[in-house]
Amino acid sequence: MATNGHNGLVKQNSKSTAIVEVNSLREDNQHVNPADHYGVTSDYSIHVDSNNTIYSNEYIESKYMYEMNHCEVDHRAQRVEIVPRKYQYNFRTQRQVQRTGVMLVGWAGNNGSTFTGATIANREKITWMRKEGEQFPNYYGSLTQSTTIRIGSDNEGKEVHIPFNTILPMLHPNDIVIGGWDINSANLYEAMKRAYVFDYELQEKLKPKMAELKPLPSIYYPDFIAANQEDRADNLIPKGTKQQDLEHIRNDIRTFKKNNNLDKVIVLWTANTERYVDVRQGLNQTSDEILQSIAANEDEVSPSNIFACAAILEGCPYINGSPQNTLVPGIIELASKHSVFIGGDDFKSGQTKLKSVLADFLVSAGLKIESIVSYNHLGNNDGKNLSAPQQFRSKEISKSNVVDDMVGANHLLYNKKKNEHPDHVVVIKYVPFVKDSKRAMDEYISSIFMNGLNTIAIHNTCEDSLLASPLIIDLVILTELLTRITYKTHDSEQYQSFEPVLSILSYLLKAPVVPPGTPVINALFKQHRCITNILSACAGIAMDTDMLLEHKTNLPKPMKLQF
Ligand SMILES: NC(=O)c1ccc[n+]([C@@H]2O[C@H](COP(=O)([O-])OP(=O)(O)OC[C@H]3O[C@@H](n4cnc5c(N)ncnc54)[C@H](O)[C@@H]3O)[C@@H](O)[C@H]2O)c1
Ligand SMILES: O=P([O-])([O-])O[C@@H]1[C@@H](O)[C@H](O)[C@@H](O)[C@H](O)[C@@H]1O
Repeated sequence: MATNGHNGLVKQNSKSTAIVEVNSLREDNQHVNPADHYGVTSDYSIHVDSNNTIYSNEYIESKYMYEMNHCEVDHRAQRVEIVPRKYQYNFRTQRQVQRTGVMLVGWAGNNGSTFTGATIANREKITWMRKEGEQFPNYYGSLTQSTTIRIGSDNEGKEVHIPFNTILPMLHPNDIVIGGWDINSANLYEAMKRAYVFDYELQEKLKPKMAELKPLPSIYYPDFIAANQEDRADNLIPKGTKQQDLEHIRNDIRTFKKNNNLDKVIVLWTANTERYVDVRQGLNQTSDEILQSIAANEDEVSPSNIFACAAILEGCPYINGSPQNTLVPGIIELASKHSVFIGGDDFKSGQTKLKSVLADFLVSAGLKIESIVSYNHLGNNDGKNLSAPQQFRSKEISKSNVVDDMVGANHLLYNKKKNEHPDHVVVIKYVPFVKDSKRAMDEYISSIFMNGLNTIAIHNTCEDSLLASPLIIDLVILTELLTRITYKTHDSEQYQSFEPVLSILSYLLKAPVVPPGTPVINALFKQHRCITNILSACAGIAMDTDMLLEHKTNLPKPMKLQF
């Protein structure tokens, strides 16, 4: 009889579906009433009993029929011809999770130190006291660690939800090897202290391990971040040409991978927001141009351009957690040429994440948003950097475009010919006193039935880094997973990887970078369904359509699955 992580007894039924009767102690030693706790835990393996899902030692292979509607729109005749089309996919997922490291650019920042401290606290099961009593580490806010996916219902008609990280083999955050660079020489304990995010006792318990962690020296081109960051820049690689910088960073990546015996290294930018770079012919429009611009020591090549190129040339996925336009066309082409994943931009953590839900709700409900004002102030170093106009502009762009797809999808409310769009204002102020505890205030005014007006006002306070750090976990875990998934279609025998630009990560990012010519989706639950449905298809699980016809019709006996 197997046992799960909760000391419950597991009964394997004929469908090898694990039902757990929990008469167990939770980790915090409180009894759990079995009736209160019905669910599958992360200790369970998920087995799909279908001819379309094949398990071998090396792979999980699944057949999936992708159906989409091709539309022929004739505006003159005012006619839409809908042509349903089917495409058969075979997905193949390597079951062996890779030994993975993440190299953070900006490791000694608030996000970098919070992410690092949280993985150590979870891995070492560090608890700490505060006035409410003993506190236990967790991964709340992480899609992969703290959410579930509904996969169906059991014989009694009860809904069955599985932990997100059981649908396919995934890296565990406790196993991520962490390293990185910073222009500042603070070790991770000092960085954690100045971040003012964790409780004091937790900081002190983390001190032995965090104090040992020191960021690698980095590259600093003053023109790209606020001048107020200059006093931080005391941890720099020797001044040289940009080509030398590129080679230095590439060597750092190789050394980190070798010293930690890693299969995969992901480079993730969580350093300061840079100003936008120019995008122009001869500078960075092609992969040759960006590499030639580096070789020519071109001023307009940014530090984040260098890191992205270094990562790609070392075969490492590169993720941009900040809003600047690092992923210029030349870098996208370079990633494509080297078949290396890239993703960005700008962690979608709080005010914007809520906006991508509220705007979707209002417009989908036929309520016409007329104005959105998003104000926030914060007192961390990110806020200090964003107090400079060019850096703020990078953030203003990423925070402003998030409603475009929802508005664009409803021509009944918004006249496309007049490019009608809600008023949308973004304000960010730097107030040192509040430190990392961002105060966000939003106002949404919508026109409603018979020209009424509806005003929604929101106030939101929390440590910004506690919202962003779980996203770093998910970006690393999902990117590592996606490097293990390939597919072939009915017209080819060759398995291939997903497009290098990982638009599937959009759920985690404010301003999703997408393959050229493809739509940008910001609506949060569309983005969420995109991830869960693709992973369900890879696992051979029918995706949740929310139709629940079994409860609305007389469901016939199931048909034999066939393609
Ligand atoms: N909720 C959030 O915290 C959140 C949400 C979305 C986006 N972001 C973005 O994430 C980034 C980091 O946020 P943070 O709060 O950790 O900021 P932070 O200022 O605390 O950390 C940034 C770190 O980057 C370092 N740095 C700057 N330039 C560098 C370079 N060239 N090489 C290496 N290190 C460099 C700085 O010394 C600093 O330690 C910012 O761009 C921010 O806009 C944060
Ligand atoms: O995701 P979100 O909460 O809208 O965005 C946040 C902004 O509100 C904040 O001002 C900024 O400093 C953070 O970097 C982050 O981008």
